[in-house]
Amino acid sequence: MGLCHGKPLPNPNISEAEEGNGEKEKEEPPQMQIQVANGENPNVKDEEIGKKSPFFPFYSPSPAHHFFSKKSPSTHSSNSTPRRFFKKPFPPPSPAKHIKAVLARRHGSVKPNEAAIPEASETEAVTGLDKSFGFSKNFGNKYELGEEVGRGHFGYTCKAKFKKGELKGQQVAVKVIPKAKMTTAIAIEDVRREVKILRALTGHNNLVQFYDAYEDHDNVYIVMELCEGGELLDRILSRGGKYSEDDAKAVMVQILNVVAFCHLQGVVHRDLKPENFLFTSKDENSQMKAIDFGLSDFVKPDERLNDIVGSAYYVAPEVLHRSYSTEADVWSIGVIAYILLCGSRPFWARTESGIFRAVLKADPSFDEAPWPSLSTEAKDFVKRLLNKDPRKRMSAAQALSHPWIRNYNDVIVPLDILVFRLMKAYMRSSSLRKAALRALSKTLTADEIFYLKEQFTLLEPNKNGCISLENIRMAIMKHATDAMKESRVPDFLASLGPLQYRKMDFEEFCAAALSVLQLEGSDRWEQHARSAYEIFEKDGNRAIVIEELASELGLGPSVPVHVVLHDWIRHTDGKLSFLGFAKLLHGVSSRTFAKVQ
Ligand SMILES: Nc1ncnc2c1ncn2[C@@H]1O[C@H](COP(=O)(O)OP(=O)(O)OP(=O)(O)O)[C@@H](O)[C@H]1O
Ligand SMILES: [Ca+2]
Ligand SMILES: [Ca+2]
Repeated sequence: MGLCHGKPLPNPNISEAEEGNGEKEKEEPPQMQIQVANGENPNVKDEEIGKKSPFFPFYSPSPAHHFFSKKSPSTHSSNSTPRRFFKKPFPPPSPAKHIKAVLARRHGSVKPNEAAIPEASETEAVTGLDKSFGFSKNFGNKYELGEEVGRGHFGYTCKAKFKKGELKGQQVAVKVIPKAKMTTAIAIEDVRREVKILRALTGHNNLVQFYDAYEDHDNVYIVMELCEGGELLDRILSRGGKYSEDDAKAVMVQILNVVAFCHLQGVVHRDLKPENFLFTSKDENSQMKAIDFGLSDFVKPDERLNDIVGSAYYVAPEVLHRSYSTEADVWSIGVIAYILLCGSRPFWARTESGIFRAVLKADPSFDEAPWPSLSTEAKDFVKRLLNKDPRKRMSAAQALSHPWIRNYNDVIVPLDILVFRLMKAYMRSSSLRKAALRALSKTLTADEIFYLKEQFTLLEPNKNGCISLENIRMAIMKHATDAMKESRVPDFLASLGPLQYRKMDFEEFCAAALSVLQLEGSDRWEQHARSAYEIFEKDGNRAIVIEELASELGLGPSVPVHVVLHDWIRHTDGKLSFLGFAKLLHGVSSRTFAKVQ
């Protein structure tokens, strides 16, 4: 591999000089050989790209352990998570730390050695912040705090017991977030949102049960179910890294279930990593629960978020480009899936910006052991989660419909918000594009149809096998929580307005809810498009003059249509050429052409 020259990153605002996360980064050589796609220089420095290590390569200790050895802001012992302090031969700490920009934004400037917890004197200087949350004030009356069970950048979690009443003696977990650490308005807002999201989403089987939130002068207390089985991370470590495919499926199904649910509610977690999934008991087959919605946010179905949030190893490329939505979580799940199946991280470097470069440019290896011995479906599954283009990446609900996982025990495919986004684009398309999509939908494979069938069934079609806007409204309401109000999911239905006056059968639904971009990302795209064009030729293609095509496409007068659409039409008979057909499938607008010119 040739020498790479570190180009500035697109956005993260972090220079090499700032790197280090407070530690001398002297890890063992990284274990992932970063592959170079198409012979391209991945822009990752040579010294950051390692050779194979004989050691188990995945290690991620407590995210902020280095400052727990300092004076703790709490009265609890500072070394409460000793299980992660592994001796050699494991590399020294290489945790899934939060991206430094996150910490800087939330806590003001961050010194290299102190990621998040400022000294008390520092915080007292911060005035004018309203740190009242409106939570109940009687935490101390109701609960008795016990031993600490875990820690993160933002809080520490303790066992606690109900002091009295019917539930006397029953154990819970309490995440204590010191107000002293909330040194910016953003940090306060994050805690407010963490509680709001937990309150709204609680009830899902794979999401930690939330009980209540309290506050006093010093702390916010988030009371929730106690998960006694430890973190997924620890189970990965104790197994020496690798999971069998079936064991990985058991984990993946639970992660995808809860994440698909969050996405339908319009919540993006933004910090999915093995540290943030807990087992309810020590049992091998214990249920897993998502925790830590501290970086989560509401996102409207059409909205893009732009703040760089998450933990470096798990962050999606589009997050670094500052334009993302729920697909970013699916990328993180892809990273987890990759780790489960092979024991190594797909994107590795010694420095934060090195990791970012790998995420943006490098293709993870699927050539080295154990990948050649894993099933084709498993590899396809992971690759589709780790597609760098979020529009081509599977959604969480689609991942649950993937052949690798869909027959595993009792997988239930949940309603997918993506279907409504695609339907909206379809409803706004010209009749010619609808015909093209219909032709394409006839070329779908049984696997692709499987997902669409599941989605259609969830919309509960009427006796004639048709759906209307009312069916969609009912299906969404059936799964609605308070989070949907915040993310405006019901408002989005208005964009499907035309369905108020007509119904849609399964055939049309397939045309409306298929994703051209996802199909384009598959190996079989050329084949799909060619056979779709043949179908379109028989039933849909017609002679069309350029002006009419331009108006069908909704192109404005500023577009020189004779120039840009010249090759779209076959000159022998005035019908759409293959190129025109393929372009039309993508959907175009005056803006597309404005960009081209
Ligand atoms: N309900 C629970 N039951 C048992 N342990 C828990 C529970 N919730 C959290 N923990 C433990 O406490 C740790 C810290 O919790 P959490 O991840 O919510 O804190 P945080 O400060 O937001 O962390 P981070 O640095 O990842 O943002 C977890 O990794 C876990 O080990
Ligand atoms: Ca956490
Ligand atoms: Ca957190």
